[in-house]
Amino acid sequence: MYLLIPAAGIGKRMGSNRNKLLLKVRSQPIIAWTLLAAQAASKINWIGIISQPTDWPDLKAIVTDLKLTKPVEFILGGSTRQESVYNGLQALPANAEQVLIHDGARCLITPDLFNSCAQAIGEYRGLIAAVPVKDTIKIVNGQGIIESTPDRQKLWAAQTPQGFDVKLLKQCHAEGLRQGWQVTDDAALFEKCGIEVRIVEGEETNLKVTTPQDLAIAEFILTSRGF
Ligand SMILES: Nc1ccn([C@@H]2O[C@H](COP(=O)(O)OP(=O)(O)OP(=O)(O)O)[C@@H](O)[C@H]2O)c(=O)n1
Ligand SMILES: C[C@](O)(CO)[C@H](O)COP(=O)(O)O
Repeated sequence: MYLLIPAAGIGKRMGSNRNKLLLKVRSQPIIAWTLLAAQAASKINWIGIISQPTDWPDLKAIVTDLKLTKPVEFILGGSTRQESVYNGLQALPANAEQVLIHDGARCLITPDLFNSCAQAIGEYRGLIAAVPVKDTIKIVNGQGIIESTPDRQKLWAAQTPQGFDVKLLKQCHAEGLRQGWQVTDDAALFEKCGIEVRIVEGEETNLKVTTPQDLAIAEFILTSRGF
C-alpha cells in the first residue's frame, strides 16, 4: 500500500518557530514516531513525505537515523494541506491504484490502524478512520447563540488514515480546484463529488498534535506505551 504523509505545515497553533513535526516528544521528533508506525505496518510498502524543501535536510537526517527499510520519497508541499495532498497524488508511482493519506502530526497511530485501513480499502473506494464524538455538540451562530444540537449518534470525529482509489481521488481534487472548494480533509472532496466514504473505527489515542497541550498528552501516551 502506498502511504502519503502530509508534513508541510508550519504549526501556527503550536506557536513554534519551525515545523511542529520536527519538535521532539520522548526524545524523537513527532514525524519520527509517525514514520516508525508506518515502518512497522506490514501492509505499507512505500512512503511519500510531502514537505517544504527548507525541512528536507532535517527530514532526510531523521529518515536515515531511523534506518527505514521501505522506500521513502520526498514530495514538494503546498501552501494548504489540500494543495500538499494534491502534489502528493501527482507524485505517486503510475501503478498506484489505492493510497492511504496520514497526517504527519498524528504520530500516535498504531501499525494496526494502518493495516486495518489498508485492508479495508480493498472493499471501499473511500474510507476514513474516525471515532464517535463523546461531547454534546452545539451549532452556534455568529452572536454566540446556540442554533441546534445535532444528534450525537450521527457525529464522528474525522482522523487519518484516509484511504482512496487513486484515480477517483485525483478526479475529486481536480474538481475541487475547478470549483474552488476548500476542505480540511480528502474525504470532504469525495463527499462533495457524491462518492461514498466509509468509516473505519479509529483510535482515541490517534490525536493530531496541534497545540502545546497535545504535545504533553502525546508524551504521556508514549510513556505509557513504554517508550
Ligand atoms: N500546507 C500544509 C499544511 C498542513 N500540512 C500537514 O497536514 C497535517 C495536518 O495539519 P495541521 O495539524 O493543521 O498542521 P499545520 O498546518 O502545521 O498546523 P496549523 O494549522 O496550526 O498551522 C500536518 O501533518 C501538516 O504538516 C501539509 O502537509 N501542508
Ligand atoms: C485531516 C484531519 O486530520 C482530520 O481531522 C484534519 O482535518 C486536518 O486539519 P485540521 O484543519 O487541523 O483539522
